[in-house]
Amino acid sequence: MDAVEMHEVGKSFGAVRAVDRLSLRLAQGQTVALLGPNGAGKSTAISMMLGLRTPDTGTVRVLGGTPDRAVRAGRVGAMPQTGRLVGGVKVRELVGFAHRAHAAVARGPMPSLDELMDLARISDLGGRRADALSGGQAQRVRFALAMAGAPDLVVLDEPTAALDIESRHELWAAIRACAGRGATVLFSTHYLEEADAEADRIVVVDRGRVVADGTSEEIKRRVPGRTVSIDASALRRDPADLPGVLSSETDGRRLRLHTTDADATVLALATAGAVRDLEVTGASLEQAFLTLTHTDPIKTDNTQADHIQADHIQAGPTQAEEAVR
Ligand SMILES: Nc1ncnc2c1ncn2[C@@H]1O[C@H](COP(=O)(O)OP(=O)(O)OP(=O)(O)O)[C@@H](O)[C@H]1O
Repeated sequence: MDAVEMHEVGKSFGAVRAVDRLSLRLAQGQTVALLGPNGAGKSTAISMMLGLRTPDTGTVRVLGGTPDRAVRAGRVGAMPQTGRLVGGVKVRELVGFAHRAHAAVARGPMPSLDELMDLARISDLGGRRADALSGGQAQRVRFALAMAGAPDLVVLDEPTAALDIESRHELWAAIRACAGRGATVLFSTHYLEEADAEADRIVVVDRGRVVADGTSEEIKRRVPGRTVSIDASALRRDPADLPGVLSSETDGRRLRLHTTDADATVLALATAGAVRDLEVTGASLEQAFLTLTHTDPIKTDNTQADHIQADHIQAGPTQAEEAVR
């Protein structure tokens, strides 16, 4: 049984086709990154996975049943991008409340409260006020709330947005630990390097459809061409005249040539005596992303932002957060 199975799902808002015959299967235990430009339909797809919206067409199954059933059974944990933690309670009280609420209806083994706090790396925050935490600490508490019912599927909307590097690492350690227990993790991110490093699989969505789906390496291979770079001072002729070269850019002392035929380009460079500090690389995930979502990477200079734009998935409060309210 798949964790998520979306088949030919469509959803429109008036004239806007937000999700367009989108099919997607997430096997249990996978960690999957969902990438896509603004308005690609990620939030809408996720909201249907969480049972917050109903598709116009197609079917969505989560853990073998309807999304609603899976969510009500506490088998889905969601961490929305926004939402503050409730005030006036200590972290351990808040997470303990969520943990008890889930334990009361749990059908399978649950981690103890201590284990949950440990998993989310918040054991040292138990006595702190939940509404007076740093961004990274608050995210880990929210992650603990999403994990309180030991869900089989965890949906994280930009879990590390606006966190500093250390907090990101801490949160990823917690997410990895939860994936290590067998949960399926779906996360959206605007940090492509995060998708590259953390996901078993990357799904790129554009205009409501899946445009690429595979490992990071597979997605990079979808983009033809190579980048040949050399020491910029080595070449004394116009790079545009070299065979295969589509475009070039200079970044400090490096000259980067985007080519459809790396062999011919390198050969011509060698003939011109310009092979100095040579490097040949394939597409980066960023180039692949930009190509797959119809932004020409060749025209993208190297100052292009490291990340794509943010999702704004409003998955709503987790059951635990709602219960605490
Ligand atoms: N409630 C709504 N009413 C009208 N249009 C909507 C609504 N929700 C989404 N849309 C539209 O549907 C399309 C897909 O939006 P969605 O939020 O799913 O994309 P996204 O990939 O999550 O984008 P972003 O990264 O900007 O959050 C967009 O054109 C958006 O404007």
